[in-house]
Amino acid sequence: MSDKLIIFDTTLRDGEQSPGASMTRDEKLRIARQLERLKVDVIEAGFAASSNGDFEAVKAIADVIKDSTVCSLARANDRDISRAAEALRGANRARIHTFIATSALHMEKKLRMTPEQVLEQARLSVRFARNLCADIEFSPEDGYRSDVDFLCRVLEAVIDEGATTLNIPDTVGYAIPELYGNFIRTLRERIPNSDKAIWSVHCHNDLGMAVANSLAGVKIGGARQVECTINGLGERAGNCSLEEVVMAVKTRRDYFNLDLGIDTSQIVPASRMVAQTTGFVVQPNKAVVGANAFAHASGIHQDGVLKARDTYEIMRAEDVGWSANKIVLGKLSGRNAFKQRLQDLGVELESESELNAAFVKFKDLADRKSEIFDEDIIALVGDESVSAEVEHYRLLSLSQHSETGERPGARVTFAAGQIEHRAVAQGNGPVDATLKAIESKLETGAELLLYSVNAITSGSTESQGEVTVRLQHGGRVVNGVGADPDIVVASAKAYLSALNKLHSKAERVAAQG
Ligand SMILES: CC(=O)SCCNC(=O)CCNC(=O)[C@H](O)C(C)(C)COP(=O)(O)OP(=O)(O)OC[C@H]1O[C@@H](n2cnc3c(N)ncnc32)[C@H](O)[C@@H]1OP(=O)(O)O
Ligand SMILES: CC(C)C(=O)C(=O)O
Repeated sequence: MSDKLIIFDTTLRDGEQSPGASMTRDEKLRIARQLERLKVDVIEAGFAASSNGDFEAVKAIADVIKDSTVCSLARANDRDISRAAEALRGANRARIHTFIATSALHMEKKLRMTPEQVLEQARLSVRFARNLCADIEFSPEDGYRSDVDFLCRVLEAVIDEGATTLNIPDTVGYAIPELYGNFIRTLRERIPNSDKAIWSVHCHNDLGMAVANSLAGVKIGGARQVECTINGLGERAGNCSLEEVVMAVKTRRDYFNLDLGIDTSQIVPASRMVAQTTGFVVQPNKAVVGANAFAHASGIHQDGVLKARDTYEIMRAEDVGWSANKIVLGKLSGRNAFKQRLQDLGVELESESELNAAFVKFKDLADRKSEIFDEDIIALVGDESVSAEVEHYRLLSLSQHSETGERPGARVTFAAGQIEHRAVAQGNGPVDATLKAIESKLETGAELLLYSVNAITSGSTESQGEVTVRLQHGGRVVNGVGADPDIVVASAKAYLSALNKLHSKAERVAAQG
């Protein structure tokens, strides 16, 4: 017999506690609608008492979300709890989540309260909240580092006051899976009225174990709610990631034997929305939602996946919202993947020896070019030279001017194939002016998703600057990298390198007239 695992999403509350991830009311509302499409059971919409803006965000979400329960966090005091109740008034299903720290460290140093005072405040707050809302979650903050006897007294008391969910946070990500699982089990076994509440886990990722700890809390401890965030966003190193925990439980149903209400095909759209809204880009090798999570670049894997995809895939890309898995052709690819791509492109070669000859040319090109486009392959089998096209856009010279009180300007000369462009523009800064100058000639309309600068040598001011830009155009996202001691020059190189990747054969032909 299986039972249900409740997915409590806290992207809009703990996720927003990531430095730099603050969201407006409308952004939160948009994400909440996506979380509802994802069918999460509970959406923690914010901390209503923290600001008027967050109060309005929680209220707006409570007013429109119908299927998921909408929750607000509140400290264990009447003011915070009343504010949460007020914001949640319009909700179809509302939950107040109140918390107070129970570890000796937090009680003494932060709250400056005795354990008996904390126990009393927890009890009174849950009683107060329960009079305003039927669904009450209580969290002993820093619960995992709390004295177990004291924690049992607090939890028993709040259950008696009507708490319906008990959430045991590993607030600072200190737990180890087996120990955390046993900790939850001990609490459940020792508290006489423990079965009156649903047990929940809330793990932080300071040691990279948030997902593992949460799953141990479920498997060993018997928790039936997991608190998590899209892309693992959250305070410091983040929270347990929703996509990982959900796909672990779904993929290993043989082990967990739990039902989920989640529509997993909405995972990738949710991940993209959160990344775009917060500007926290998902690393390519991130499980489930990273760009490479279902991409195969090496010949032996590609061959296996083409013969039977489960040789190297434990989940289907389509099941989490990708359109398909990917075979990325490059220098590590083999003959079978190359042959399959030719077939997909409708290219028919007459003989095995023709295929072999094309494959040799392909490998040679792949050694010189990191990404091989379909147009490159078509050119290659058509015996066209593609090597000259590898660097279609090239920076020839650059000068820029910036002076206090004046609008910076840049003069850029660059080649697009055989054509030399001279472009001049002004911008908010010298980099902005440079990129605007290039765009003034090319008018690609590519959207700049990311711009970052790193020092790649000693870290002193004499270092080489390495600039990365990420562009999006026509459904493709590409990175360009450029290095130079002058970061404006590095920026121009990075931008042109990204444009080279976006540049398709059709555009090349058009540009060459
Ligand atoms: C582990 C977690 O993630 S907990 C959630 C963390 N999230 C946030 O803090 C985001 C929202 N927070 C805020 O906007 C503000 O901190 C507010 C509005 C809640 C409080 O602001 P302020 O009144 O200015 O207090 P400030 O933040 O400086 O200090 C926190 C106060 O709350 C007390 N406090 C902390 N936790 C609790 C609690 N669970 N229950 C009751 N009181 C608490 C602290 O002891 C401190 O009290 P003091 O002012 O008497 O020393
Ligand atoms: C408020 C609680 C659940 C929390 O976020 C934590 O302890 O990390």
